Amino acid sequence: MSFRLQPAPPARPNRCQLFGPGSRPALFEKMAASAADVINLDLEDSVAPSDKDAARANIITAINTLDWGRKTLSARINGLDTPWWYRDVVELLEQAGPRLDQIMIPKVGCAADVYAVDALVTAIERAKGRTKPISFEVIIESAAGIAHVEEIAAASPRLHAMSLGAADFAASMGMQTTGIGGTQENYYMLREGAKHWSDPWHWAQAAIVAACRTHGVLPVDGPFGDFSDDEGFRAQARRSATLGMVGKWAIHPKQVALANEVFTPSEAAVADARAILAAMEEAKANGQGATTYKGKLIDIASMKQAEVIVKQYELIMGK
Ligand SMILES: CC(=O)SCCNC(=O)CCNC(=O)[C@H](O)C(C)(C)COP(=O)(O)OP(=O)(O)OC[C@H]1O[C@@H](n2cnc3c(N)ncnc32)[C@H](O)[C@@H]1OP(=O)(O)O
Ligand SMILES: O=CC(=O)O
Ligand SMILES: [Mg+2]
Repeated sequence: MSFRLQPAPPARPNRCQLFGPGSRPALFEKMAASAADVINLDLEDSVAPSDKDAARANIITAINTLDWGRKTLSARINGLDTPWWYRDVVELLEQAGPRLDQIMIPKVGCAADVYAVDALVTAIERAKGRTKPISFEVIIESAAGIAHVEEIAAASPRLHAMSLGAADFAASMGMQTTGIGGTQENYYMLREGAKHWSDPWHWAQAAIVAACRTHGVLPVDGPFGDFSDDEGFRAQARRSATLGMVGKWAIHPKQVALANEVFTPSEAAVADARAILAAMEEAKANGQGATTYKGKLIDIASMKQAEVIVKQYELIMGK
C-alpha cells in the first residue's frame, strides 16, 4: 500500500441508475416505484431543445411532490457547451427542495468543467441557505474526458460517481458504430479462421475504475441501448462488475432487475468470501500469512478481495 491510503467511495447502493426524460412526466411515478438504487431525471440528450424549459419544470415538480423512497435522486443537467446548463443548475438549486441529492454533469472534459458547476452550486446553496450539500456525478463520454479522467475524478469533494457514456464516447472518438455499449460486430480477432470478439469499452472502463478508486468515487457503467437483449446487457454488466464497477444505467425499466442481479454479489460468492476470511483468521492465529482454500492459495491480499464482496453485499442488504 502506498503511504497515501485509498479513500473509500460513498457508502451507498448504486447497482442501477434508471433514466427517464424530463419531458415524459408520465414515467416519473413508475421510476419512483422501481427497484433502481439511483434515479436520473434527464434534462439533456433525451429531451428535445424545444422541451428544455418544460422538462425543467416537470422535474422540479416531481422532485418536490413524489415519494422517491430511499433512492438517490439525481438530475442530469445539460452540457457546459449549451445555453441551458446554467438555468438547469439555478432552477434546480433554487426551486427543488432538499429531496434532490445529486446533479449529473454530462460530457465533462476537464477538471475545470466540474469546478465551474461547483462554484455556481456553492453560491446558490449559500444564498438560499440549503443545508444539504448537492453531490455530483459526471459522465466520461468524450476523448477529452477520458484523456483527463484522473484530474476529473479529483476535481471536487462533491463528486460521488463517474459513468462511462458509451454513445457520446463512441461519437467523440470517431468509432465506426451506432451501437450503444456491448459487443461491436467489427471488433474481433481472427484465429484459424474463427472470429473472437473483443471489448472496445474495456480500456476506458479500466481507466475510469482506476481514477475513481484513486479518489474515492463510485465507478459506474453507462447505457446499453438494445433493451430487448437481456443476455447482451448481462454480459456487458458482468464484465463491468468484474473490472470493479459498482453498477450500470437502465434506459428501460426491464434493465433494472438485470443490473440489480449482476451487481448484487451472489449468495455463493458471499459464502466463499466469508469462508476465505474465516480460513485466513485461522491461518493468522497459527502464525501463517498464507494457506489454502479449496486447493488454491489464499493470503492476506485474499482477505482484501473477500472484504470487497462481503462489504458490497452488506451495503446492499443493509439499505
Ligand atoms: C445515451 C443516453 O444519454 S441514455 C440516457 C438518456 N435516455 C433516456 O433517459 C431514455 C430513457 N428511456 C426511455 O425514454 C424509454 O424507455 C424508451 C424511449 C427507450 C422506450 O419507451 P417506450 O416505447 O414507452 O417503452 P415501452 O413501451 O417498452 O415501455 C414499457 C413500460 O415501461 C414504462 N417505461 C418506459 N420507459 C421507462 C422509464 N425510463 N422509466 C420507467 N418506466 C418506463 C412505459 O411507460 C411502459 O409502462 P406501462 O406498461 O405501464 O404502459
Ligand atoms: O450519456 C450517455 C451516453 O452514452 O452518451
Ligand atoms: Mg451522452
